Parts: sequence; C-alpha cells; structure tokens
Amino acid sequence: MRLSRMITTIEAHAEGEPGRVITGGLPPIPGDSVFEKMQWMQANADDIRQLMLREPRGHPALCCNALVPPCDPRADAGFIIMEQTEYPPMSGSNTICVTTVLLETGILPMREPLTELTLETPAGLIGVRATCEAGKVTRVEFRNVPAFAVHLGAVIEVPGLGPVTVDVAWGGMFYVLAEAAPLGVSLDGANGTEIVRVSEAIRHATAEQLPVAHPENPAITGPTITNLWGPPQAPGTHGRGAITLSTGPFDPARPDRASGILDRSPCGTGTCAKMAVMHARGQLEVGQDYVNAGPLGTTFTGRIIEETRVGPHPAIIPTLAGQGWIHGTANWTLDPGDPFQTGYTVGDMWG
Ligand SMILES: O=C(O)[C@H]1NCC[C@@H]1O
Repeated sequence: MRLSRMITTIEAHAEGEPGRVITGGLPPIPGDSVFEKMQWMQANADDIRQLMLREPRGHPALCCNALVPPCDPRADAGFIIMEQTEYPPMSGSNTICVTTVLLETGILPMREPLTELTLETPAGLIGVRATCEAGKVTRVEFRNVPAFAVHLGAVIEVPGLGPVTVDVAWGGMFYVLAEAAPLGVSLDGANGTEIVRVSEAIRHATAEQLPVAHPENPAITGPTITNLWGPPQAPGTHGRGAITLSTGPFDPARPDRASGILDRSPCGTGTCAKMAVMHARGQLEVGQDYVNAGPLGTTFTGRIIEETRVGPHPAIIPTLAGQGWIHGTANWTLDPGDPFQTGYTVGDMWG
C-alpha cells in the first residue's frame, strides 16, 4: 500500500445530519483567522473536501469539518466547514458534531455537568454550552452569530413555478425561505425529490433576482441554500422545515434534473434564519423558544436572546440547541495510483 494522504476522522451526526470531523492528516493551513484558513483551503486544498465528501469515502448528505488551531486567543478550537458545493461560514449541525467530538474524545477537557467553550468558525466566535453527563454530551447549545432578514415577502419569478413569495435571511448562511403549502409541496421526507426540485428552482431564481452579500463581509454572498417551511406537525414543536443543500450546478433548462439533498436535521442556521424572519414580522419575541422539526422528526430548539443590528439590518442574536452522537472513527487513505484522486460522483445518486 502506498499512501499520498491519510486522514483521520471521527464520524458524528447531529439529530440525524452527518458531520464528519477531521482530527488528523491535514496539511499546515496558513491564515490569521479561521476565515482566512478557510479561504486558503478553498483555494489550495479543495481536493481534501472532495475526497472526504464524494464517493467512495463520502455521500451526498455528508458534511465535513476540519479541526484547526484557533487564531483568536479567546477561542478553544477552530473548525472549517465543508459541504458539497461550498464552505459555509457557520453551521448548526456541524457545530454540534464538532463540540461532541472535541469533548467526548478528550481533545478538550469535559466538565460535568456543564462545559463552556468558545469556538472560532469562519463566521466568527461562537459561544458553546455543552451539557455533559457520565462522559456523554447530552445537549449542545450555542450562541449563533447575529441573524437578520434582508428581504421579506419579495415576489420572484421562478421558471416552472411562476411568482413565488420569498424571504431572504442570514442565519450563518444566506437562506431563501418559502412556505411549502402555497407551492403544493409536502414536507414529508418521502417527498424529498420534489422538495429538492422546487427548492433548487427557487434558490437559483432568487440568487439571480435578489443576490445578497453580508454587510460585514461582502465575500459572503447568497442565497446558497433553501428553507421550505410549514406549520408544526408534532406536539411540542412550533414549526417544521425542509432544507435543501445543492449537490451540483442547477441547469435552468433542465429544472427536473436539479441535484440537492435534504438536511437530515432541522438545520441550525436555517432555523436561525427563520427566527430572524419571524422576529422581523413580530411573530417571535426575545426570550421565546422556537422548536423546529426536520424531515426525521428530530428537533432543534432556537431562542432569541438579544436584539442587535448588522449593518443596516435589525438583527437578533439566537441560541440553538440539539444533540450529537459519535457513530464511528476512520482512517481514510489515498493511493497515488488511485484513478480517482478527488473521489467521484455518478448521476444516479448525485443528480
Ligand atoms: O444545521 C446547519 O446549519 C447545517 N446543516 C447542514 C447545512 C447547515 O450547514
């Protein structure tokens, strides 16, 4: 066996959303912030992201996180988030996976009943409170970056769907949000193909008609991800949503060939974007919980803890909570003679 790479990972999921955590095998990654480290990785080592997320080592629903030393002296650890078509600045399910791995594998010391951490993400510092019992992280609550609505109730023209009313908001990623019922789309996971088809058409049209950039970091643009939402279905929940992550380019000439995957969790940044929209509409107040359900019926609990501003936008500071579980460890290798040096995708599963 000849190895040109060996990457060590801890396999984890947060309320169903898989979030692989790279704990070894990365090259030195330069940068004066985790955001700069992310930019370097995107420009100089994107083969690692592809190797981890594509077949035979990955699959369309997988996310991956590269643990890196923090740059901010206030942070305990840093991580770079990698998804199928982008490096998100922030991610709820991946923050929960990273926290669970850091503490349950001893990379950082676990204190029971509560461990408090500061993590540096490309979007900035995240305060984390991990409830721990008998060596298990039973709940991860993090204070997200400020969330805000950029567009409320905008009408866009979507080929194949006609006029669609959308909101566009930041929750750590830029989301386009649309109510599922007027579109005639069921949010049940079994309807995933239709959800992806409609969501990708809306995302593409919104990115063309309502492009947005973050006021504090114009390099962060969107929307890049779609949140179809609906009323609560289960007792104790306040809403539900289906988040579609793209897994490949959208061809407006072939909307039926849209390639995307549902977040298996309720999506932390998507829930925060939804909360920002609800707050902007006076539907959710400071101190109020918002329990959001995803396609598996698992939930994240959001709460608005403060009001603030981001550039010209009124904003909220939300917390988001859920749980993660480790389900494996792995050493992934690359033979320099492997014909697939960056993995591969096939249209049957990748659209
Ligand atoms: O929970 C979240 O925010 C993440 N889940 C997959 C897509 C987002 O990054």
